[in-house]
Amino acid sequence: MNKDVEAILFTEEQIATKVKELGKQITVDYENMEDIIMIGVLKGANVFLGDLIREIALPVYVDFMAVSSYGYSTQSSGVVKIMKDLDIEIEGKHVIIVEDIVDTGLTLKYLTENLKSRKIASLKICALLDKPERRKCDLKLDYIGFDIPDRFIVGYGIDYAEKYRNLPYVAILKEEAYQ
Ligand SMILES: O=P(O)(O)OC[C@H]1O[C@H](OP(=O)(O)OP(=O)(O)O)[C@H](O)[C@@H]1O
Ligand code: HPA
Ligand SMILES: [Mg+2]
Repeated sequence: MNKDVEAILFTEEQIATKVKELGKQITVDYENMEDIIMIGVLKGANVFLGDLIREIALPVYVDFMAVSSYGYSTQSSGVVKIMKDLDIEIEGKHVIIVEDIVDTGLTLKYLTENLKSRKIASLKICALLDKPERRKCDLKLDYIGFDIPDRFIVGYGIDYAEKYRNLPYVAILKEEAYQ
């Protein structure tokens, strides 16, 4: 285990099982639809998206957006800015936003409002981790992997100050690692 990790919340195996379930559910729900696009929110969702799309037995487009609100802090700045927009045209497409973690919800609130204004056919959100205690806005999540406690999380794509993204598990970071 990494020396800065307090506890492992979800192992590689538990995550893989959950990602398979989510992929199956999305496959069933979108079976008769065309023009599905999965949008990963960089950088954190990169690992989850990579695993999830291979569990979806339908043709899907894949694209990424980069927005950053945390930077080198454990607190959301509350200001969300688009650093990279989509490459693929999404008008008329069924959009699934893929997020690693929903905390205050401010990132997704901003993104959903932004994408809804682009004449898309539908919009759903798929998040691996949900920290409901911290929510600062009203947000409907359509697919959720796991609920997590109000602790700072790292691993499986999720960082603190750009570190720990390559841990294969989801873990609670020791407070001394960021204090
Ligand atoms: O619900 P919220 O409070 O808005 O927090 C969730 C967002 O914060 C993290 O991104 P971050 O800004 O750290 O960028 P990163 O994915 O590049 O690490 C995470 O990956 C989510 O996108
Ligand atoms: O718990 C977290 N860990 C890392 N990044 C985050 N962004 C929002 N919440 C978190
Ligand atoms: Mg981050």
